Amino acid sequence: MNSLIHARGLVKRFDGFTAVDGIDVDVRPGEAFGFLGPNGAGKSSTMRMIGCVSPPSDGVLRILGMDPRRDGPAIRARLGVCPQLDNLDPELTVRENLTTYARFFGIPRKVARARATELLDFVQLGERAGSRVDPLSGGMKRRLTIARALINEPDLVLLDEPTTGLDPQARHLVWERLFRLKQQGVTLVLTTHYMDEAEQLCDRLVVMDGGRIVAEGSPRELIAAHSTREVVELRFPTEDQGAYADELKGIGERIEVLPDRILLYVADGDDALAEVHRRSLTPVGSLARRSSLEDVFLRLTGRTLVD
Ligand SMILES: Nc1ncnc2c1ncn2[C@@H]1O[C@H](COP(=O)(O)OP(=O)(O)OP(=O)(O)O)[C@@H](O)[C@H]1O
Repeated sequence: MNSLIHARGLVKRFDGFTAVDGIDVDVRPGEAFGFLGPNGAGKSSTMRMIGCVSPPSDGVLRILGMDPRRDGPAIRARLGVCPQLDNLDPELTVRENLTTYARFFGIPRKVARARATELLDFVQLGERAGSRVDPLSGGMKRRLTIARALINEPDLVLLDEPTTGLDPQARHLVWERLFRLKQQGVTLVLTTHYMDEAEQLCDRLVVMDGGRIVAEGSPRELIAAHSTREVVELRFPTEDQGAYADELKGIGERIEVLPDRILLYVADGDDALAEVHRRSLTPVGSLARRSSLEDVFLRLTGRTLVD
């Protein structure tokens, strides 16, 4: 078995409620693997089991070839964990947040100091090394949490919603650093409910909904398997978009009626738009775009990711 994470029939229950409902996962060395799904899908519960902070209720789980029920400390020593909420120490400086954390791993002080300098440069916080954490922006705190997760030179880095709550510029900076880590061969496992994040970062991902995996593959494979090449979005000047669905029949392979727009799944967006106009339909808004993971999610669950 060459997987860094190997799960079969993995289950997490809370007082009779099943948050993770029998999932199978294999994460290979060097890949960036994602859990994509809306709030409540079971992503964090899965990550917490992988991070050895929450024991599985049932099923098989091996992390780095070890059993989290038995080998938690040995596994945690080789993991880097970036939790959903930054839990940095506001009393300490940026640098001290790294060097203090290094003590949990028994890293000698001198080594920890050198690594902290290197990591702060890596996340572009070198100039803030001596400042307190409080005045840092959300994006800086996130980058510091990522640096902290790397202090023990982990084999596997777990990132729970690495860019939730950040503005677009801060998100791109985090993505860029994670991309760099990926290039260095670090195995990344992340959760996200942003389809663009999954598309940008993940080599492979599973789509989760209601505690189950509903699809698995690379972003490209998922789109090829579950959507058309292009999508036309139309917005009509009415409360009920569905009133137009009949008149659009036959354009493309599939129609989805959402509360605020209609989606036509088509091979060629321009051709489809031309046909819409030929039928004398006059949407107030229209655009043709490539299919995305959002479309895959909608197809598989009947809901949008950000419902
Ligand atoms: N400690 C707990 N006790 C009871 N129920 C829980 C607990 N942790 C999670 N749950 C429930 O399990 C389900 C899955 O939650 P989880 O946090 O794993 O989802 P998620 O996909 O990570 O969503 P989010 O993006 O909101 O974190 C939710 O319905 C949640 O309310």
